[in-house]
Amino acid sequence: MLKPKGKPQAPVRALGTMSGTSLDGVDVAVVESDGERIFGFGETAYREYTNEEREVLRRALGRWPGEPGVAEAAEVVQRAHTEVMSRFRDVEIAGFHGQTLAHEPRGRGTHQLGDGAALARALGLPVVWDFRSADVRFGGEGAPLAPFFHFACAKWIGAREPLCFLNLGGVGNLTYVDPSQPAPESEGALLAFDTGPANAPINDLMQERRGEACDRDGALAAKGDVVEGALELFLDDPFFSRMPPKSLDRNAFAEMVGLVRELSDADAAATLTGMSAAAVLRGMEHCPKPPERVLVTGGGRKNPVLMEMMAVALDCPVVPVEEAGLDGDMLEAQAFAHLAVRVARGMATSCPSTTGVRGAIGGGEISRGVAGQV
Ligand SMILES: Nc1ncnc2c1ncn2[C@@H]1O[C@H](COP(=O)(O)OP(=O)(O)OP(=O)(O)O)[C@@H](O)[C@H]1O
Ligand SMILES: CC(=O)N[C@H]1[C@@H]2OC[C@@H](O2)[C@@H](O)[C@@H]1O[C@H](C)C(=O)O
Repeated sequence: MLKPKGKPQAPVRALGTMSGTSLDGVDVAVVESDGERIFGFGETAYREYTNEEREVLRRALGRWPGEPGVAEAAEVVQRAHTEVMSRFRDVEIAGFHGQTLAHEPRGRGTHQLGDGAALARALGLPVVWDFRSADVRFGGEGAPLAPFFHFACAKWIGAREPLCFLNLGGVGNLTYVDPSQPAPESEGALLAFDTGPANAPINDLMQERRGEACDRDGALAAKGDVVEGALELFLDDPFFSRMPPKSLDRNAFAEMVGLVRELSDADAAATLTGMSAAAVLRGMEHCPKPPERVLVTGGGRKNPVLMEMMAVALDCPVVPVEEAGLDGDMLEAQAFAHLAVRVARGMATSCPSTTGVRGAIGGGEISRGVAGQV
């Protein structure tokens, strides 16, 4: 049951999960949170999908409930999450993001695979899930949702000046945070949106040309040159002139690889990397004030070519979140732990400046595996 607003509530140990767009595996992390503040970070775990499982998920991408292949993919998601989450002890609640298969906030909605009620029964824990649907129903983009956690992270690291969190996964998303504001839903506290494709097109190219999962350490891009003509064509896409908040489906820019089809492998890799960097730089133009630094999370922070392309164009440091003492591999899983506590306590998880939703709302459904209060 929710407790009356305004009274400080004790922090709880919450478990959060993320199965991201790159389909590599499930990240799980513990956060001690009272929904407003972070009190500490706990254990983490990673459960990689097997090649067979990944193929099942890949075949279901872009599909909606009841469509072919979705039930099989749901079994994979459920099994992998139950397996890795059951390793954790002494947690009071879990935030289960699931696997996004399709995302059309202005069309058919948003589809995250995973049954939170079944997971709650299997784990004997209250599970918060389906975080995005309510936001979409209320006029929002349904993404990004990590910004309310980024606000808490900014306070946790003691930031005093505006800063940005940049997640470079399959898709990129940026959160501008003004830590001088009292709460994430306060006017001017946050601005968030997806920047554009990040690693997904680079991975697709590497798969197609070299049979490799990614351009490890940007090694191939480092040998090539960015082809300006292709870059300009890419930036002409109407997505980049849309005002934030805005969000993207993983495959929204799948045709990008076509823009580099005629190029050598190295030039194609360099150009797609340049496009991901340019998308971020375009997005940064929306920041209300210049950020004091950009803290980068997600796999893209491990690509030195991508990091350098952004750093040379910006007037502030662009560094992995580790420089601020955070964990760039687990930040999204941690976000859904913190958000789960917010949902359980009746607090908002998105607001007009993060998703374009009509008013600050708390998304997410709670399934109680056992009776209990959080
Ligand atoms: N050493 C590296 N060099 C280059 N790229 C890397 C490296 N390590 C990871 N990556 C890239 O990061 C990707 C994984 O990033 P991440 O785990 O943040 O994605 P995700 O969480 O699945 O995506 P999203 O945040 O969009 O849901 C890989 O697919 C790869 O493209
Ligand atoms: C619909 C969906 O699952 N979107 C993801 C995806 O991955 C990155 C980007 O696109 C972001 O918008 C979001 O995830 C992060 C965790 C978020 O909601 O903040």
